[in-house]
Amino acid sequence: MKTPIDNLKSIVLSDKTFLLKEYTFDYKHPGNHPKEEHLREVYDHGDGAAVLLYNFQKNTVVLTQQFRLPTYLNGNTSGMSVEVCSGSLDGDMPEECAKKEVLEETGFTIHTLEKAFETYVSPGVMTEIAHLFIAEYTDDMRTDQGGGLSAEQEHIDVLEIDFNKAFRMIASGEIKDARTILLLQYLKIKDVMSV
Ligand SMILES: Nc1nc2c(ncn2[C@@H]2O[C@H](COP(=O)(O)OP(=O)(O)O[C@H]3O[C@H](CO)[C@@H](O)[C@H](O)[C@@H]3O)[C@@H](O)[C@H]2O)c(=O)[nH]1
Ligand SMILES: [Mg+2]
Repeated sequence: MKTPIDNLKSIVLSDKTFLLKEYTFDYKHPGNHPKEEHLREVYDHGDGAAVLLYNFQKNTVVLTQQFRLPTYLNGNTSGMSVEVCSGSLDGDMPEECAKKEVLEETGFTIHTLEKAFETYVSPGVMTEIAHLFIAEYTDDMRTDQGGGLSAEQEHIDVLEIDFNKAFRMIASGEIKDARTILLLQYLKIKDVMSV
């Protein structure tokens, strides 16, 4: 399909840690519409990887809980967010990043990952693609405490919970992270866990 835009220009609004730019472009909708000038702010936070750990014998999943300021600023009174393990790629391949983050955040050393899918996390605002995986874990794969890197001020609680309970936490609103909801539903559709 032909790109419907031209004359794309940008200015940097902030490049402190990540990149926030303002773009202008001419947009031509297919059909007999005149060209329009559009203006959009786009946040480039890099791409990320996220992993749902599951054990089908115990019927459990491993999730993380941490303080997430943006959620606190928008309706989450405690600011604590229950999520799949995740991290920014920081130049790594998605699989490599996924394994590294699982070890840092949960203490599990995993070798095999299954790619579920990729998703634009917020396509109107951010460039970020999240690479989503599931991975089977067993107790003997726990080689470390997890909890995140103290050098990065990560304070992460590791939660091992029953799959059914995790599912109920979506309905109750205790889980609101989109990647986490997607991966729990993916696992349910695969029918490896009992519900
Ligand atoms: N200085 C600074 N550091 C930051 C900032 N944001 C994050 N960090 C650093 O990055 C660390 C977190 O690293 P990761 O585990 O790699 O990322 P994440 O915060 O879990 O993010 C994941 O989930 C996000 C969605 O909520 C995704 O956007 C991201 O790509 C990744 O998958 C934080 O502890 C902190 O040190 C920021 O605005 N400023
Ligand atoms: Mg993380």
